[in-house]
Amino acid sequence: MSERDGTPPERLPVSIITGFLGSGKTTLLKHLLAHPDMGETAVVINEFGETGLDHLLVEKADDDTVLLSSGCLCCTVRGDLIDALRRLFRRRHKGEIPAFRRVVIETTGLADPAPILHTLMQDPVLTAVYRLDGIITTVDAVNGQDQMDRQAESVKQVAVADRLLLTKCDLAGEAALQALEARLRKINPAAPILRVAHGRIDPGQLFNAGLYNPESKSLDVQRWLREEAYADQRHGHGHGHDHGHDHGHDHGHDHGDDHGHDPLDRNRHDDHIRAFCITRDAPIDWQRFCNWIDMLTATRGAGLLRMKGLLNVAGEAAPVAVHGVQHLFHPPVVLPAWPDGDRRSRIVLITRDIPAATIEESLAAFLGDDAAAQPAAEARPESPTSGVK
Ligand SMILES: Nc1nc2c(ncn2[C@@H]2O[C@H](COP(=O)(O)OP(=O)(O)OP(=O)(O)O)[C@@H](O)[C@H]2O)c(=O)[nH]1
Repeated sequence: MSERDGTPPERLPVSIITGFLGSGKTTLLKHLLAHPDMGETAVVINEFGETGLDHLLVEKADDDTVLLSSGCLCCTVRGDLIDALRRLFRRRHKGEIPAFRRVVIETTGLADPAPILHTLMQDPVLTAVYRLDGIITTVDAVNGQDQMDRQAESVKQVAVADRLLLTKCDLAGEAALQALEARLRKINPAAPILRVAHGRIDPGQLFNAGLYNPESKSLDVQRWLREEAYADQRHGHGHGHDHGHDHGHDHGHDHGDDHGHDPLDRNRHDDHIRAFCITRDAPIDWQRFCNWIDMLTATRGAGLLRMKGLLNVAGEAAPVAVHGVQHLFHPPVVLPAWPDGDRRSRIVLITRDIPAATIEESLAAFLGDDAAAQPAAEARPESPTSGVK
């Protein structure tokens, strides 16, 4: 069976836990690994040194892999993540380690999650056996504002998240929590924000964020795309709630609004981030779309933090899901059917230093909305099933 008929192959879901230094990733992981639903999980800790999980360990499976009391596997990667993930799968296949059904990767606090996503999307062996479920980003309720003011990486971690976890909520007041949530919502309108103290959260709230929904055993595009969140964001602008993420042009200044945060620091890094949704009523020519993606990834790849799309491709009866991170795109997935009567193509984007207007104008030019500006067509895959780069 294949994703074409709506029954995705049994690839193992991979979730990435990222978040700034000290924001509570290990605390979260400790709590999660003690949960009965997490028993068939392999945890990969992508850093040097102490993991902080030692007290949970009961058995050493080999030099780098340990079995936790909950039945989870845990390995610390000192070298290549690709090798570690390949090795885990090979040993699972041979029966040398328990047949885990999920992988969780904890990154170091300073990590940019993009290279890990690239690893998962690019390596042919890994893409055959694993699929990205989602990115969980922890944000410290006490220090998060300051970290985002100072560190562009922490804003990027928020921008690419599928789930945002507000940690240390026991230490922050309601007003501070709401101010932080408002800021996170502007950077990343679609990711649900979950409040947590001491890592206590039901794993069900964090996992299964991908296109494939294991509960319904089907592809769940609405839950995955969440385009309505971007519509709310657009609506919010002009009513005093939203500043600077949906304009299609650069402001380069700060509005110094609400919540009592220092107006000089606030949004310095956030102002580089745009979150928006582009729609098209008419069916899209697949080759032209691929040419556009090629151009965009080649020229602006670094700023394309995340892109998800549901496309009405000319000649295809069913919609096509596309997903990209910076200069890499997943192979497109032809879905079994349209989820409802809305047949528009919808592309949601989170960009850094790329205004929405730049993206919209280039898409219009490549799709031939403006015939005069249309670039010459190159030889590209005939249909989505023959693959995007
Ligand atoms: N009060 C309180 N303390 C917390 C909470 N979550 C984490 N901490 C504490 O914050 C500190 C950092 O937490 P960690 O879980 O180690 O954070 P981390 O993100 O794994 O840190 P790095 O690996 O250094 O990036 C520890 O002392 C935790 O005990 C929480 O919800 N409430």
